[in-house]
Amino acid sequence: MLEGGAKFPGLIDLNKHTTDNYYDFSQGFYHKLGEGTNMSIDSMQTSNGGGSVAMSIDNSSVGSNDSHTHILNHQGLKRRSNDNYSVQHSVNRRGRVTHALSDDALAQALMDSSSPTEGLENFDEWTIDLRKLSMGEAFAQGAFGKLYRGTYNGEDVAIKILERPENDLSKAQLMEQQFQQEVMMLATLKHPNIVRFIGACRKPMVWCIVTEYAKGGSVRQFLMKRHNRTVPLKLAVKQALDVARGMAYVHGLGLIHRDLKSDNLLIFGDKSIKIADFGVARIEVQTEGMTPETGTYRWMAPEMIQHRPYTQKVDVYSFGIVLWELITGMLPFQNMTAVQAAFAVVNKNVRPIIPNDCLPVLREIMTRCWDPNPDVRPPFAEIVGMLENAETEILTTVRKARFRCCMTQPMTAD
Ligand SMILES: Nc1ncnc2c1ncn2[C@@H]1O[C@H](COP(=O)(O)OP(=O)(O)OP(=O)(O)O)[C@@H](O)[C@H]1O
Repeated sequence: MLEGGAKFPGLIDLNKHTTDNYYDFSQGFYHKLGEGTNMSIDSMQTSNGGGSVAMSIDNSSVGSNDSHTHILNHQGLKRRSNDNYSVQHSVNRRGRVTHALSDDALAQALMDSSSPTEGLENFDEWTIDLRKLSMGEAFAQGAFGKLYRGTYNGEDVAIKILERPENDLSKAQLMEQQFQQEVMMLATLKHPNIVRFIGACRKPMVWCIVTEYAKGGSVRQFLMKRHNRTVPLKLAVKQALDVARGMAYVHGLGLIHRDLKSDNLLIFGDKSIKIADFGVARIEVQTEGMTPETGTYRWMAPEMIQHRPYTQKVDVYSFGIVLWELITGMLPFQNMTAVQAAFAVVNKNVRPIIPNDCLPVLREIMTRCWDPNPDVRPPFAEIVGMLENAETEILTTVRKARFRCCMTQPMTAD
């Protein structure tokens, strides 16, 4: 998902509200079915060793829920009217890539059986059979593509459609690279905490990537729905462990995610978390500087913001911020725009405030993860161990508390 606020430095502020339009294309004309709502985020305090930083209001726009679903399958257009999507339509249109085609035109370009389906270079076995795909409604807008819900072979899936820009060769190359990157990564990564790849395909106008569908949406959506209420600690630590295990696997393969954030962490039916969005992931290259569009500032390591060389440790930094989000339930640097947050992180060494009652082991993980010196940040294998200790400590404390409770309130025989 796209982050509110401009990318730092010197990029245009695209932070404006838009509405999400859902069209009933089975009627042969556009009919607006839903409209986005805007959500304002109030200010909070951040720390800089006791000092405070400038505050401003950051706005996020979230989509509205709509019970209408439209299914478009390969044979033609069909309407399915009584479905309820469990995930809100969260379409933040502050994109770097503007989409010329509307939601339905994009979907139609993909499902058009008269245009040829091109094979996937080196990954032909992953080419999806469009006859088995049913398209549902668009439910999210990423930086590089629009997300639709649908089914493949009867299984619920998320379909990311990327539009091939017609008259902009450099943009087309960037998106082609993004597409190939994501397919290559997803086809390689197999882990219980990494979103499962189902397949991909290319058409003359569009590319698509199909993955298993996460019913619970993203961690960010989940936290927003809870209105900043904290997540039960046991669950927060369990979910953090899921992320850390997935990332230990990614790093074990010598890869960097580069865009680890709560928008890219998906919640499944059993509350487990899987990491998604490998569009900007890379094989680790020590000397590389980041491109300004990569990642999102609230979660971004200082060396990446500053375009300095970076390593896998940028993901560890981002994980520290995600852990803080899970523990507090809040958006990091909520009182600042993304650019202000980037400035504060780099120039004032500002980090989110850790609650006073935080378990020492969790405090230690966060502070080490977001240390300005990447070498101080622990590897994910170590983070997994520390979180496992935290999990045990929480379970023991709960058991002790329950025991104490039973002793002070002994059961009475009526
Ligand atoms: N498999 C899925 N199931 C449910 N929701 C998903 C799934 N994949 C992605 N999403 C939702 O769609 C949003 C955008 O997806 P994704 O991050 O893949 O797009 P993107 O174009 O790469 O965006 P960005 O680079 O801004 O993160 C995610 O933040 C998440 O909320």
